[in-house]
Amino acid sequence: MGKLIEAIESGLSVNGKEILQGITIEIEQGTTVAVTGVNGSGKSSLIKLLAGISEPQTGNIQRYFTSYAYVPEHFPEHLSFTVRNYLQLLAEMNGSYKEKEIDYYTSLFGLEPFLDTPLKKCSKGTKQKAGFIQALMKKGEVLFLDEPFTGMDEGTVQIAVDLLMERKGRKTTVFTLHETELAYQLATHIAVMEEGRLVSCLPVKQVSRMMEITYRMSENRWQAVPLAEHTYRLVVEETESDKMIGEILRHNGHIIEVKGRGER
Ligand SMILES: Nc1ncnc2c1ncn2[C@@H]1O[C@H](COP(=O)(O)OP(=O)(O)OP(=O)(O)O)[C@@H](O)[C@H]1O
Repeated sequence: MGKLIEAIESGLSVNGKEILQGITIEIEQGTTVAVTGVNGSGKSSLIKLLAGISEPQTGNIQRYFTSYAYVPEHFPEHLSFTVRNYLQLLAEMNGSYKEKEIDYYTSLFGLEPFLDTPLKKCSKGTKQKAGFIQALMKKGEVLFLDEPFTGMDEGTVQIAVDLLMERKGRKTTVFTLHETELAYQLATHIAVMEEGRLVSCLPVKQVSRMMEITYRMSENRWQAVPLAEHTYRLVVEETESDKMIGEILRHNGHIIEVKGRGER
């Protein structure tokens, strides 16, 4: 297994606003990274940075892959192509046109009734399925998915989950997801974004042993993540958490919350 992406202290600003700060991450071939975090924490921006859709203004990033597929959170509006033409065109562009493969995926996702419907007239879920299928058919070295299950009904989510489970541990995938439980099922690594910073990116097994300590203190002694004025968060191994809490109290800090990393 080799490194496919390496970002060092990468930062990105748009119109003078810092969107990503100090992003340092390594993504190994064959890993599945779930990027989690609250709305606006920078998950989509991180995916675009990793894919090369945007470039950092500070720090640097090396991408060692030659091809990728990307599914945005929102499928482009106003596309006049029919579902069939869209899938055929993209498959042809990738040099991997296989009618049977299109048939297989459209049947799996129940898209047959909509094959001749222009995308702009399709529901959000139908468009999402078409985006998902074209990305799978592309067979890029890395698959980037931004909230892949947006707009999908329960049955469709299960089909998409099964397809992603087949890739797990074999084909490199990076996706954003709100549902923490699903992220833990699908991913080998969990990345956590907070206010444009990557707080951690750890193997799932390790994350379940990590504790988050949120506390108030007059100064930031341990390079904790600042949440608000005098309010910080530290992520430590479960075995270290009592010792850390002791340190915080010794420095006149106040504990606000202590919880397991996987708890939401
Ligand atoms: N092109 C842009 N211009 C200005 N601000 C932007 C742009 N793209 C992102 N932002 C801002 O950067 C921050 C992070 O946005 P981003 O979409 O990456 O977050 P997110 O975690 O994916 O959010 P969500 O869960 O709502 O999809 C937000 O405050 C957003 O408003």
